[in-house]
Amino acid sequence: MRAPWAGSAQVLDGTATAAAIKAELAQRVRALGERGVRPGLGTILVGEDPGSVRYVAGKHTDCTEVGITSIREDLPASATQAEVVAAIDRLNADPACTGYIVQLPLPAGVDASAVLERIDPDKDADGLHPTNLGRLVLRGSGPIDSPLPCTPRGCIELMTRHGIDLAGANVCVVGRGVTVGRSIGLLLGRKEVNATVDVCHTGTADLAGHVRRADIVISAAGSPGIITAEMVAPGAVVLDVGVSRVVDPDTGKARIAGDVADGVDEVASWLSPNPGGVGPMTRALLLANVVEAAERATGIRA
Ligand SMILES: Nc1nc2c(c(=O)[nH]1)N[C@@H](CN(C=O)c1ccc(C(=O)N[C@@H](CCC(=O)O)C(=O)O)cc1)CN2
Repeated sequence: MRAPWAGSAQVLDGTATAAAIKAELAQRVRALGERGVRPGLGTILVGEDPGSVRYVAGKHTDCTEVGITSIREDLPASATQAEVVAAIDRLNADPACTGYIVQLPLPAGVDASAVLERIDPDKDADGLHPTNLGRLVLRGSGPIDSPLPCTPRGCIELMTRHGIDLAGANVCVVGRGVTVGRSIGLLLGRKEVNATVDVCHTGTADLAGHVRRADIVISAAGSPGIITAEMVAPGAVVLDVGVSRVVDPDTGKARIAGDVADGVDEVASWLSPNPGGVGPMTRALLLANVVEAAERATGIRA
């Protein structure tokens, strides 16, 4: 496949990898159906942020593709904390909804931590409930019988399915947001993965120095072009997770900008495009969490 950039880095193709995962999941959904079980994914979307609207729409399209029921709770941007909590309580009580997510970010004025804590941990399709994050902290090796955060899981699957060995690798994560930076180190540092992780953020004194020492750079800062070619060690693997909306000065149109600057493709060995890299993987691993929860509830999965 030809890379969408001019350099020599190979493409970590999230679109194709996510399609392969969805095909595997569709088979498992059929097996659940033979036992009379149909998984159902719910989404709670508050407001009309165009990015969030598109991501949620994509999640429902994915559900249709793999045979999962999808349930929507769309609330206006003016929704109060009590209205968001009421939507959560409805999905907690709905037997057709076996897992659900609250699309982040929430509008200012809604307390995201309180909202995430209200989710029934057994229906937490994002793996962001404190009980499930706590299990990840407690269980540093061996199987985990609870959902894992989707984007961190997607990053790891994207690399391993392209044959990248993580054992012993020095990984530099840039960003400390709730969906990626704060939990990805917990997954990468598990005994089965065995990577060593450095988490950088806006308070890091020498970001370039940290990035330069890394075999793998995972940037989820949401800061366009923060990772430059000069910072990246030759041959490093680079995952561009950050998403910012910018107006292209040439076309005047809004477009997605990642964290990775032009030219990184000249030094990296592997690079994830953005879009087309980690985004589709996040969606595929969300479906995996839903299917696995249904398998656990049915006794198919230990
Ligand atoms: N509850 C959650 N909220 C958010 C999460 C999350 O994991 N759980 N992560 C991000 C957004 N996100 C998931 O919801 C997400 C981001 C990107 C994509 C995606 O498929 N992107 C496409 C481009 C799509 C487009 O912009 O048209 C790509 O990269 O190719 C899916 C999901 C914040 N919120």
